[in-house]
Order: sequence, then C-alpha cells, then structure tokens
Amino acid sequence: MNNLRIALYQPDIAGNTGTILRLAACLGLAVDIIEPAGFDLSDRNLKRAGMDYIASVTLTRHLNWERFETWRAESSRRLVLASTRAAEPYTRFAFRDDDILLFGRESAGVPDHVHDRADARIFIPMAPGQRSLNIAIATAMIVGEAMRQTGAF
Ligand SMILES: C[S@@+](CC[C@H](N)C(=O)[O-])C[C@H]1O[C@@H](n2cnc3c(N)ncnc32)[C@H](O)[C@@H]1O
Repeated sequence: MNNLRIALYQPDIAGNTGTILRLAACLGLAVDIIEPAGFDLSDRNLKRAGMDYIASVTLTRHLNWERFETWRAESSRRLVLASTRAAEPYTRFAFRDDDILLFGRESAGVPDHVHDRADARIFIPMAPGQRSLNIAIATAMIVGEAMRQTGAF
C-alpha cells in the first residue's frame, strides 16, 4: 500500500468516481471522499466503472469538509489541490510520499475557502482555450507524477 492518498471533493458523477476507485485499487492508494457526493455510493454507474476493484480500495468517507479537515489535522499531511486556477505546473512541484492529492467536483471545482486552505495548488498545463480535463484523467496524470517522484512504483 502506498502512502499517497487521493481525495475527491463532493464528486458529482458516479462513473468518474468509479474509474478513480479502480485506479486507486490498481495503484494501491487510499481514497477519501468528502461528502456530500452528488450520487449515492451504491450507484450502479459507480459500480459499473469501478467493477469488483472497488472492494479492494481503502475508502474513507468524510461527512463534510470540516470533518475531513479535522481528520487531516491529526494526520499532519499536506493537502495538494489540483486546480485549473493554480499557477504551478504539476511537473515542477516536489511531491511528498504522504501528500493528499485533492480533486474538485466535476461541475464547479472547489469553493474559494477550500482553494485557500490547500498547502499547495498545482495544474496540468493545457492547450490554449481549453477549460479542463476529465477528473479521472487529471487524477491519473497527477498521481502518476507523484508516484514517479516519490519512488512509489
Ligand atoms: C472537470 S474539472 C472541474 C471544472 C470546473 N469547472 C473548474 O473550473 O474547476 C474537475 C477537477 O479535475 C481536476 N482538473 C481538471 N483539469 C485540470 C487541470 N488542467 N489542472 C489541474 N486539475 C485539473 C481539478 O481537480 C478539477 O476540480
């Protein structure tokens, strides 16, 4: 089991979360879901995308942002936010092996107070005029770089 964690802020598309849970299962990463989510965690689209991989993910559900932050304070881990509004390219950022990599909701990213709370904010450079990547794709790219840098593969 790797020590890096993936956190999803109020995810609203079950299929994306299922895909990320499958990614986490395959790479040996724990996942934090900061609720409320826009779907029930028993959603069939989540199960279809995550398949039987979901059963092997270490999944922690946090009732809300405040509860997540209380839990994080006890663990003393850094919160690294992936945001299209960030200024630091993810390839230049120095990851730690116990970072929590936070991804925003599909519809609206994260609110300002969450953006401000992060210890670091990083982005994946995109071609001019493009708005954002699919969250599962963004997660795979950033997790891949974090694992490469920290020797987790
Ligand atoms: C579909 S995007 C959210 C789009 C939302 N309208 C916004 O502006 O934040 C869902 C999440 O994927 C991640 N993401 C997508 N593209 C990204 C990029 N180019 N750089 C960093 N994170 C990205 C972010 O965590 C984002 O909150």
